[in-house]
Amino acid sequence: MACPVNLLAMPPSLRWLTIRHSATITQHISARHASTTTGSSSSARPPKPPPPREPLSYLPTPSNNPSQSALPAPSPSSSALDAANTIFTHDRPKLLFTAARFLSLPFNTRIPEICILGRSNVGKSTLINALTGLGGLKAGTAHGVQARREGLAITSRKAGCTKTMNGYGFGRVRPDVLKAFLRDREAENKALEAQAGSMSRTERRELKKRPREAVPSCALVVVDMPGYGHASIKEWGVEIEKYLSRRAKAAVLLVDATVGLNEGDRMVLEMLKAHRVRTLVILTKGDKLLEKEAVRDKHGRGQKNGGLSGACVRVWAELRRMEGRHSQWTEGDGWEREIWVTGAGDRRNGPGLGVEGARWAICKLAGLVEDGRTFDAGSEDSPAEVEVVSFDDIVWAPAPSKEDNHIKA
Ligand SMILES: Nc1nc2c(ncn2[C@@H]2O[C@H](COP(=O)(O)OP(=O)(O)OP(=O)(O)O)[C@@H](O)[C@H]2O)c(=O)[nH]1
Ligand SMILES: [Mg+2]
Repeated sequence: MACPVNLLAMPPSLRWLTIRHSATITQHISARHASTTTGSSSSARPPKPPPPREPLSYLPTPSNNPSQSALPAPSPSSSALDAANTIFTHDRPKLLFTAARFLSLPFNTRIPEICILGRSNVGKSTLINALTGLGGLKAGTAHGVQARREGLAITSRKAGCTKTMNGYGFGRVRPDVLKAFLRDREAENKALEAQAGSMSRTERRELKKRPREAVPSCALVVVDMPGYGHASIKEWGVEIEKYLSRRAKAAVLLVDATVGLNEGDRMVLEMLKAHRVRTLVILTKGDKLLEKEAVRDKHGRGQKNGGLSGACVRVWAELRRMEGRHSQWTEGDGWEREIWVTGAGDRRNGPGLGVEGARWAICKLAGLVEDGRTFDAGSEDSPAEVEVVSFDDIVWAPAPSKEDNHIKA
């Protein structure tokens, strides 16, 4: 069985996680492989592989560990995963807005908003569809009614498919959020009425036309961004830069697991750092990488570039290099050290590899779920073989508070 990390370099208490992940991945790939190799006769179609419920994420080893590899992180509890699943899949998701310009974005001061960034074709829209449980590969050709059957966001094999900032609403609005909004709205209306008494008719008409924030109708807003192409932020859009500098509090950067970070990603990371946007990295197309690795394994060629673990190590190295010495956008505080892996582009794999984990990670970034996981650094009877620092010390920073997730002033 191929193992993503060196087992001996891990505390015994965490080894089972590696074995569990490897087993899931191997089972997943062999089922997938069977379906592609035996698929020539339509009557002998193999049974669908079981949906890979297992979340897939990695944490860096402590920085004083010379091997600098990645540890598979423990899974959130099934109740935590269910809470995130409910937000994304229980109610029908809504297309809230489509905006080509920053100024046409609707106000949002109440609902946590997460934007999904990444180069063209990395799989932003595909992941959004997979998060909703509406299918990954074949997505919608239109928003709205058709979206129910075909997928929510529009995707394409051709780069440059999404050209506007598209906001989707997930889950039910929290009653306390709604109550506070309505209370404030009432107070605001009263103040406006008092003000209107001393205004001319034209001024009153203008006041009525002024755009106002809509009554909150969901628990989470996810914004699908246009992808950036050939290295130029200018090409990518002044409007998106405005979004990041003036509105974004938290972002998910999607990175193709088979390619890694490119020049465009680095430029975007610089912007996220400059505007102190909390950043989570999710690797997409993990299924492709695992499939390639499975083929290499079959021919006895071993892993190339460290597989998924290697892909994570390279992202951490880049983030640490970028963070620099005096940055306020730091490991665990500006960017999340845990990297999640997804493979959402193929419907034959049920809901997609690691999608449940991605749901949870996004909800956690939005402050909607708590991180109740703990790490066991080994006991006196079974001491960790490579004791570098306590695992308690490498736990990430606490989830942002609810207040942090309102938009920037
Ligand atoms: N195998 C695999 N294919 C994927 C995955 N994610 C996306 N794809 C494929 O990659 C292509 C591009 O996906 P999109 O979701 O349209 O990419 P995007 O990032 O939204 O692209 P733009 O809108 O152009 O910025 C589609 O053909 C998807 O089926 C994945 O996780 N695994
Ligand atoms: Mg897209």
